[in-house]
Amino acid sequence: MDMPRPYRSVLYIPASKERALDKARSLDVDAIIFDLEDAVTPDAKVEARDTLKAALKEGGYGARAKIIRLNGLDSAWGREDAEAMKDAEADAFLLPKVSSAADVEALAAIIGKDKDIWAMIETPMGVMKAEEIAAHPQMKGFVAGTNDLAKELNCRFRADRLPMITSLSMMLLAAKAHGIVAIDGVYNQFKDDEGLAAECAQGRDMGFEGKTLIHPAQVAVCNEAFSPSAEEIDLAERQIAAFEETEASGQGVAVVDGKIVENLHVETARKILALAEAVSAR
Ligand SMILES: CC(C)(COP(=O)(O)OP(=O)(O)OC[C@H]1O[C@@H](n2cnc3c(N)ncnc32)[C@H](O)[C@@H]1OP(=O)(O)O)[C@@H](O)C(=O)NCCC(=O)NCCSC(=O)C[C@H](O)C(=O)O
Ligand SMILES: [Mg+2]
Repeated sequence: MDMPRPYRSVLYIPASKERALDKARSLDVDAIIFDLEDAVTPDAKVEARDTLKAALKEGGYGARAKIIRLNGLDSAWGREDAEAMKDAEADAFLLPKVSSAADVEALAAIIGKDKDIWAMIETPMGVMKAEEIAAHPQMKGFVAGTNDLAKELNCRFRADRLPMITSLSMMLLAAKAHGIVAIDGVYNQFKDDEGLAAECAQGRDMGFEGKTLIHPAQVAVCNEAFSPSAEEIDLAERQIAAFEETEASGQGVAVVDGKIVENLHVETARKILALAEAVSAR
């Protein structure tokens, strides 16, 4: 099995803040979203492009995936952002408020057909069209925009996120159907570790690969939640061993800790071990 690229912790960094851009070089995050959109004020938007280009040229971000969030193409800055950043040292370009595959195609027409594109799913139409957006050949990842989603749905923030579970599930289904990455939305109370841990656990249990973050203080909690635990690794190893032994004796089903283990469980167990290996290789 190929070693997967971990996306446990995905930190937003305002592209206008040199100090934060520098700090990210030493943070234990799997990916960075260099943000030209909501984290940058209108009067700083144009200068932020140059600040970001200089930081990316200087490098030092190591194995962290580098994703640039542009402003929407229907905004005053989006098209120029895309033109200015298309040759920057980045792994992908993240388009906010995507509502159709045509939005993705419009970005591809500016930055080129060989670039990876990610989409913020954060509007009702984006959720409804998530499948066609995920199907675009350049689409590689979805990021939930839970703040915009709450605004658009006029729903309340609740600890159990019940009002937005349908939207998150629909985006997950589309992502999984097309084999692309899905990252959960941000947790706004960045000093509340307990609340963050609970929301990370919920996102992980739903099938998200990781969570977007807004502050360095959130990184450790998030990495722990999205890394396979020692118990999960131990169980995966025992499931694989038990299944291989059973298979050698001509049986198709093993039993571990009182639960059946079939071929499909072994595939999940191998994925857990591959992720654990990728995490420890970082
Ligand atoms: C939330 C903040 C405004 C807090 O900033 P600040 O008061 O400066 O925090 P600290 O003093 O505690 O910072 C300590 C040091 O850490 C650095 N720092 C802070 N934030 C980041 C960061 N995001 N990345 C890297 N480094 C960071 C500070 O520079 C300090 O460094 P040092 O001085 O060297 O010790 C701030 O955290 C912030 O601006 N966060 C990002 C906000 C953001 O990106 N918002 C947009 C994304 S959320 C969103 O839009 C989601 C989606 O679209 C949706 O709809 O849901
Ligand atoms: Mg948003």
